[in-house]
Amino acid sequence: MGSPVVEVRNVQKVYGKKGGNQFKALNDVTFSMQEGEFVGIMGPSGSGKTTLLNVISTLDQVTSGEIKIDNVDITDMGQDELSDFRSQKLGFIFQDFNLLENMTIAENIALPLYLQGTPAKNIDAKVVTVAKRLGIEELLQKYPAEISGGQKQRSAAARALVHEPTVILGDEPTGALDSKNATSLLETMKDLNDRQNVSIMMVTHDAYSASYCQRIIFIQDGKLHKEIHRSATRELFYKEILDVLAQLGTKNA
Ligand SMILES: Nc1ncnc2c1ncn2[C@@H]1O[C@H](COP(=O)(O)OP(=O)(O)OP(=O)(O)O)[C@@H](O)[C@H]1O
Repeated sequence: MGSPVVEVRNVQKVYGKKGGNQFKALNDVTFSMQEGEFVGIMGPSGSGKTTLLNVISTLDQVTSGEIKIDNVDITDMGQDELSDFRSQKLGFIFQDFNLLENMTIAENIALPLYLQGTPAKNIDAKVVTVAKRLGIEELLQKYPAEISGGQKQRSAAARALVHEPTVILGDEPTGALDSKNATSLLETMKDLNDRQNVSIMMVTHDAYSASYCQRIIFIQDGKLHKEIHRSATRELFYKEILDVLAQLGTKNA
């Protein structure tokens, strides 16, 4: 196992203003993710999963505590520095694909490269390489409205990967997909993780999606509840995940 790529220390997140209606969504959360890991974050609705992903992804700020990505503390960076950091180090896959409708798939995939300042002459080759890896090279000149949900999700995955980020963060990446497309995306993510050592952190409600991870961190009421590691087959891990979800009293399994 490599060095830690994400380190979360004593993180608290309180929504609302002092003296007003406050809500502690994360309460003293500490864990780390090693380079090359595929980690799932699970827990009941409202337990703080998206909040956790948002503070790690620099989209929201912690109230206290520290988060390091690739050994850099992101909790005391200014907005400009953060957006540079985000565009260099992070790739995002969300449930609603966030593809821009008036751009072709190729242009959508190229966005992180433009944000990073990649020279224009290098962009096409990078886009084609990642599109081939995800089996969407035939779609590059189409617009999002012209392709299926699964193809959109693979295009979004290509955009998350094209700039070779340190970490890919996913919030319910399979949430909008049917089971065939969900499996295809999960296989793709697992393959990237296995073969290219891409570190992935994914929030999911779904035990089947989570069973592709190596480790699941369960949170409840903003606190770490438990973590489990995959030791044998995916099928056995799936059953273990269902058991923990049953203990947590969720009905999502
Ligand atoms: N902007 C906000 N202001 C106030 N409270 C918030 C805000 N965003 C989230 N919360 C509260 O913080 C808690 C954690 O929310 P979060 O979205 O992280 O949960 P989650 O585990 O991702 O839930 P779900 O599985 O339903 O998406 C919830 O109780 C939610 O109501």
